[in-house]
Amino acid sequence: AMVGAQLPPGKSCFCKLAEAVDECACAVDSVDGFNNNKMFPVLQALLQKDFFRYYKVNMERPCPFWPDDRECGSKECGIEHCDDEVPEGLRKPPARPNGSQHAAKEPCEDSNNFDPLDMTISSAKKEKLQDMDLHDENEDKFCDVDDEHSASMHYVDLARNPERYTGYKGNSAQKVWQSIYQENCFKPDMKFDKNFLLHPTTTGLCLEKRVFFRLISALHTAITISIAAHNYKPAPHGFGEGTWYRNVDMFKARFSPETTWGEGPQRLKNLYFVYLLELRALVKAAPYLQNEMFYTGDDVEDSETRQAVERIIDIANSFKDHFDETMMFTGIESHARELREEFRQHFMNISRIMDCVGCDKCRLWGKLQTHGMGTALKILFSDIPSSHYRTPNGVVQLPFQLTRNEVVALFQSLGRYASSIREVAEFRRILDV
Ligand SMILES: Cc1cc2nc3c(=O)[nH]c(=O)nc-3n(C[C@H](O)[C@H](O)[C@H](O)COP(=O)(O)OP(=O)(O)OC[C@H]3O[C@@H](n4cnc5c(N)ncnc54)[C@H](O)[C@@H]3O)c2cc1C
Repeated sequence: AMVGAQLPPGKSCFCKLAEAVDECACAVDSVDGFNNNKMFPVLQALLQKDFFRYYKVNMERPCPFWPDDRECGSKECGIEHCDDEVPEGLRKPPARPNGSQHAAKEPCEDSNNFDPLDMTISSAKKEKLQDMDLHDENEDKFCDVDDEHSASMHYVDLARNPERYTGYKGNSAQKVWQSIYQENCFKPDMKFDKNFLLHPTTTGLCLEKRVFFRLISALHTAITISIAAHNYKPAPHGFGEGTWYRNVDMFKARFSPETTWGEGPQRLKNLYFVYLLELRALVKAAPYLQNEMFYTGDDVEDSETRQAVERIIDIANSFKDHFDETMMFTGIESHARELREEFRQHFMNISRIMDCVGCDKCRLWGKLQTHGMGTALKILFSDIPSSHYRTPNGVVQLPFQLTRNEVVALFQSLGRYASSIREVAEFRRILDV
């Protein structure tokens, strides 16, 4: 449906999504007000805290689906040659070479040498981080991630590596998006017709399949918005520094109905959908999070973090029209279980596809966002009773455990969606004038 038609004359931005989010009991503009005025500012401040800014990730996992063609892992353009920050930088912060080593190399078309992945963390901080992560180990239900204690996992400071334009595009990016969307092809449900012949049917699969599609499309939307909001123009003739700017034309081209066969507004709506899904996961995990120490070893910092999390939970609770996960995986028990399992397997594959992303920074955020979404799905749909209970000494326990990394991924990915919704408002403001 075209949304522009319902707007007052002169206010015809396609990004005014004055409609329900679908599958949810609320309108887009109520999410806008809630997020932009309440949630986003507090969440953004929280994500700067030590507990939340360091994410542990294995950036070296090979792509399990096709021969690795990541530019910055290839011979001509390996991390050591093309990207001036390497994972070893965790142990000894790499010096930024001033060109000589690079000038001799073929420039890497899609690499981000103007904005490389920054893996530096001070050694004091690193020891502290290991301390922070010593607690619970736990298997990830919806994501294929390494054991947090494995040697190939390294900390990345997310605050130093904002998601933005990297120049990653072309075949590799296309192939990754294509395989991600192919994961949406659930096997069709089969039913008997009156002659006892089996036929595929989509009944029963529809909602779950739609939700799955909306999740990946939302990820795509959020990434595109980050790229448009933080776009890069190289300096003329390649001399000197380029400039970062807001690319309104790109936003328009990627989301207006005219240039997307009418799909753009729905793609924007998917962003609101995933935001609501993760918000609901946060509310569901609240009793668990309220028991977390958010330990970093710094008492003042930790207590500030706990207070900020508490505020975020209050804000999330103040939102009335939460996503209702109980409408999913319903129906005959065995069938619902099978469907949930299929959903989980497909989502697991999406998390694996992230290892095929050919640009470090894109891969980092892709992995983090799928991990965050996977954590939300785990909270919402793990095969566990949904109620929490109190132990005799009054401690609230949920029947699930989250690792620090999962908590970080959940909040950081919610942060990405919150920030994208905030950016939509900014683009909308500019496009309206
Ligand atoms: C996981 C991942 C992370 C990335 N991170 C970054 C990054 O941080 N910085 C960066 O500069 N680049 C990043 N990229 C690359 C970026 O997403 C684009 O692929 C690139 O900008 C080229 O864009 P494009 O115009 O070819 O269209 P693409 O964005 O590649 O889209 C390809 C096709 O998918 C369909 N499509 C687009 N959006 C949606 C949607 N929301 N829902 C459903 N279908 C859609 C359209 O048919 C479109 O033509 C990333 C890519 C991947 C796969």
